[in-house]
Amino acid sequence: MKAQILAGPPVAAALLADAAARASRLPALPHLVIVRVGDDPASVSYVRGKARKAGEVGLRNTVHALPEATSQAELLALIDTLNRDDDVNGILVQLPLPAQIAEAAVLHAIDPRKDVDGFHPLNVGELWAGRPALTPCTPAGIMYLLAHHGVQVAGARAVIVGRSHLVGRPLAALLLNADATVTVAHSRTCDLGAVTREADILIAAAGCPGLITPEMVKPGATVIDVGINRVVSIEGKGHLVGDVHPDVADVAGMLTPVPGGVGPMTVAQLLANTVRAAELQHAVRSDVALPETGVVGELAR
Ligand SMILES: Nc1nc(=O)c2c([nH]1)NC[C@@H]1CN(c3ccc(C(=O)N[C@@H](CCC(=O)O)C(=O)O)cc3)C=[N+]21
Repeated sequence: MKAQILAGPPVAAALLADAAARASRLPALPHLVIVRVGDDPASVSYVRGKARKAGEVGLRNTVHALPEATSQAELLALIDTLNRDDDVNGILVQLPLPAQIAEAAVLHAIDPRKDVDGFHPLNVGELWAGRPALTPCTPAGIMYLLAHHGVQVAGARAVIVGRSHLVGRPLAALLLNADATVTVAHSRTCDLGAVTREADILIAAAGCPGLITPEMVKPGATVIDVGINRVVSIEGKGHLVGDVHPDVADVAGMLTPVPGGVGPMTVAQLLANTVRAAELQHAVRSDVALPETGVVGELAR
């Protein structure tokens, strides 16, 4: 039996439709600001994709493209301006940053109520405390995809391969909050296959092409491929491959493709987070109580 392929775009469209409907009920259209430093081709292409999608669903968006040589002080000054601007609802600083800028300093500087990446330590802490406000886009998009396809998370054994702060760690928290039994494996894990074979839900987020092979997968498991690896074929053509070997489709029950799986969910969730951030900010200004928002909703009171 071949795995059911879970295509991202139709599910992303459902998430975007919901976000657009919520945006239309706000007093002003949500405004996302994306900051990119330098000209890394992958970053340029991702940022272009995010801005295009924002425009398609009718959100306001602004891209600040700063030169490679931008100093940390200059970037922090821009973030400070954006934090103070009531017309800005969401701020995303595209990663990775050039070596002269400390990522942690930047992530600490973004107003947690505008932190649509969910990377500020306050949002990270709230997530791990089980009171999520703004949650990282790729993990939240994966949770939406699982729910959309009726994948049972509560009680399931989930194994995540990869422990990055973009994906592995926050996804572990979200799955735990949804009552899964969670294991986080990584490059130092002994007998990785024995660990992954236990998984009802297996998430590959290691950045290692073809890492997950069929014998590492429990028959019928749901396999989520977060890998975005650019490889060049013998003919010299560049293309994207995931962390999951194609033959896993013969063993898994459900499988996300690369491209066209998790990537589009990430972008959709970023825009949903922007609407969420705008809702939080308007609720604080008009003193409307919003449930399930944790400390972030109360910061400005
Ligand atoms: N502050 C920050 N937040 C991020 O969320 C963030 C980041 N920095 N830095 C880089 C990673 C990577 N990332 C992707 C988003 C969409 C696709 C995506 O749409 N992928 C398409 C294909 C795109 C292509 O062809 O290149 C797909 O999988 O179908 C991929 C990767 C967000 N990231």
